[in-house]
Amino acid sequence: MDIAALNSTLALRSRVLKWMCLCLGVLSGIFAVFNLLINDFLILGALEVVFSVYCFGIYFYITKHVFKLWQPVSICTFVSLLVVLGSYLSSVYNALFVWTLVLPVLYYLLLGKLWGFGLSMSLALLQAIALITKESVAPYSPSNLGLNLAFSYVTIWVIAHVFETSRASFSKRLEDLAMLDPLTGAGNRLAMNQYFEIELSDKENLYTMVMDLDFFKKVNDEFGHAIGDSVLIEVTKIIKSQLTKEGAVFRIGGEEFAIFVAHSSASEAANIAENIRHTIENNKLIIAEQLVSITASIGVIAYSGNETLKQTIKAADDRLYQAKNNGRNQVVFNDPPQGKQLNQAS
Ligand SMILES: Nc1nc2c(ncn2[C@@H]2O[C@H](COP(=O)(O)OP(=O)(O)OP(=O)(O)O)[C@@H](O)[C@H]2O)c(=O)[nH]1
Repeated sequence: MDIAALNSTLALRSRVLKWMCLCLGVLSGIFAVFNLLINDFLILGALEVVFSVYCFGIYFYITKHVFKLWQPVSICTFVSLLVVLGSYLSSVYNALFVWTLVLPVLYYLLLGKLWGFGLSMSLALLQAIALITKESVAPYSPSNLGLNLAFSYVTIWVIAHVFETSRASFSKRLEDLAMLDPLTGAGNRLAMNQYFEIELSDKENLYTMVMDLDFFKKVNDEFGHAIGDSVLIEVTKIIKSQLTKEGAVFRIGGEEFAIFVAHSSASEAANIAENIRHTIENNKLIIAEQLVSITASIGVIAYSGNETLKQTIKAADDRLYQAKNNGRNQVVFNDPPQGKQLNQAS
C-alpha cells in the first residue's frame, strides 16, 4: 500500500496548489497586460507580472518537490495583497473587489482551518478599510454595496470553514481507521511503516523494542477473552504512559507490541524498557472486579542506521526470544550503557 496516500490532506492541498498556481498565473498575466497597456495602472500591472511569474515558478517547483507550508502561504499572501491593493487603488466601478469573495475558499482549501480563519479575518478588515477610505463608491450606494459584500463574504467564509472542518475530521477518522488497532488504540503495522519510513527521517539514536506478554493464553483461559482484551487495553496505556513524545507504540501481533524510542541514549532506552516491564508487573489490574496479574518480556536493540524495519524488528524479536528463554518477565538489551548484555529480571 502507498503509505503517502494515507495523508490525503497533503495530497489534496498539493494538487489544489498546483492547479491554482496555473490558473492564477494565467489570469494574473492577462490582468497585467490590461493594467499595463490599457488601464495604465503601472504599479498593479508590474505586481501582477511578478505574481504571474511567481505562480508559474511554484507550479513547476511542486511538480518536482514536496508540498511545504511556505508555498501556499506565500501564494495566499501575495494574491491577497494584490486584491487589497487593487481595490484600494482602482475605482469601485472596475469591480476588482469581487475577487475578495474567492479568497476565503483558497485559504481554507490550501491552508486549513486555523490559517483560513486568520487570513479571512485579516482580509475582511483590510478590505473594509480599503473601501471605507474611498471617496466614492459610485455607481453603487455605499450601504447596499457594504451590506451585500459583507453578507456574501461571511456566507462564503462560513461555508468554507464548515467544509474544511468536516473534511479534516473525516480525513482524520479515515486515517485512524486505517492506522490504529481498533482494540487498543495503538498503531498497527501500517502505522509502524509510516512512522519508520516517513516520520522518523532522523533515525540516529533510535531504539527498537519488541514486547510480548507472558503466558497471556492463561489469562484468556482463566478469565475469558473479554478480560484478556481489557488487559491489552491497560497494557497499551501503561506503555504510552512510559513513553516520551519521541516514542511510539504499535501492536504487531495478538499480545505483541513494537515500541520505538527515538533521539535517546542507551540508558534512557534501557530505563524506559525496564519501567514498562516493572509497571506492568506491579500494576495490579482489576478488571470487572477480578485481579489480573501479568508480566512482560522485552527485547531491545539499538538501530544501527542501515537496517530495514523488518530487520530491526527481527533483531529486537531475537532479544525477546532470549528474554523468554531466560525465564520471562525481563528486558534483554544488546547495547546497554555498560557495554555488555543486560538481563533485568524482577
Ligand atoms: N483476549 C485476546 N487474546 C488474544 C488476542 N490476540 C491474541 N490473543 C491470545 O493471545 C494468546 C497468545 O498465546 P501464546 O502465543 O501461546 O503466548 P503466551 O501464552 O503469551 O505465552 P508466551 O508468549 O510464550 O509467554 C492466545 O491465547 C491468543 O488467543 C486478542 O486480541 N484478545
